[in-house]
Amino acid sequence: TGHHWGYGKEDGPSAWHKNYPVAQGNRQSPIDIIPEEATRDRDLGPIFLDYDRCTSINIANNGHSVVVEFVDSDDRSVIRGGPLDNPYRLKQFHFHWGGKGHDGSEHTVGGIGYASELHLVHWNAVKYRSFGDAAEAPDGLAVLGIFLETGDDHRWLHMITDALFMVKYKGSDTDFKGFNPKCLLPSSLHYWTYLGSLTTPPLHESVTWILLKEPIIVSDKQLGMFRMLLFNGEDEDERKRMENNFRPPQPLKGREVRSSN
Ligand SMILES: NS(=O)(=O)c1c2ccccc2cc2ccccc12
Ligand SMILES: [Zn+2]
Repeated sequence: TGHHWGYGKEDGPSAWHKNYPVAQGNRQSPIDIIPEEATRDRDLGPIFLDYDRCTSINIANNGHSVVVEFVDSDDRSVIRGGPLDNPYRLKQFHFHWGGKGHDGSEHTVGGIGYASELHLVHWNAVKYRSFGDAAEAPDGLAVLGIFLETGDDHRWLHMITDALFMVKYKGSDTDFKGFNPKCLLPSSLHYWTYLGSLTTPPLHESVTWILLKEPIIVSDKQLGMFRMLLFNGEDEDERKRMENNFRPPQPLKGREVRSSN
């Protein structure tokens, strides 16, 4: 069902347009952020992350990334403010990363990539009845992007890396309760924002991107744990390490990138 896609030579980002023509659309993500070209917008206020009552459910390997899902049946955990007209409900977060010694972020800053990128996916439940409906609407989704840079161990990331052995194979998942992603935020919530898309098929142009300027620091060892995951299922005979699961930057096509104050 649906079209098979991946990050390999045959099924990777350069081939996605064949089954998903929007891949060549006018608001595709990720992009290269050029800080000196971003517009400082005085009307752009701070973002607020009301995650204190968030309820994580499970952690899963969906064959493209490792995803932590949340209860999104009410407004218990939302992102609001900044460029957003409504609160958007936290639905899941996931990561993108490179191979050993290679960068794996999706967005780049001044042409420079980071080791990894964390995406917190939210949807506009004020205007849309379901996540699926929101995912197809131009103002349906808001993804908070956080860059990961290598250095010292991150004191809380081990909560996630300790669980990765349980979701080694595509299609596996395990309980993951009581995790609050607030522990993965940097000290500053200064951000860039622009209108873009999902960075994976179906590449819907429904995302307001909010990228934090300050990266979080994780160790090479912690990042290496993500590479124990596999793209394939337990029943498949080949074993492809899950790494380099990122789409490269796409054309800006005249879009404005705004900067918080
Ligand atoms: N990289 S991504 O944030 O575009 C993304 C999603 C974005 C919005 C809605 C659902 C998404 C699901 C994803 C699943 C795996 C990887 C990226 C995903
Ligand atoms: Zn993502």
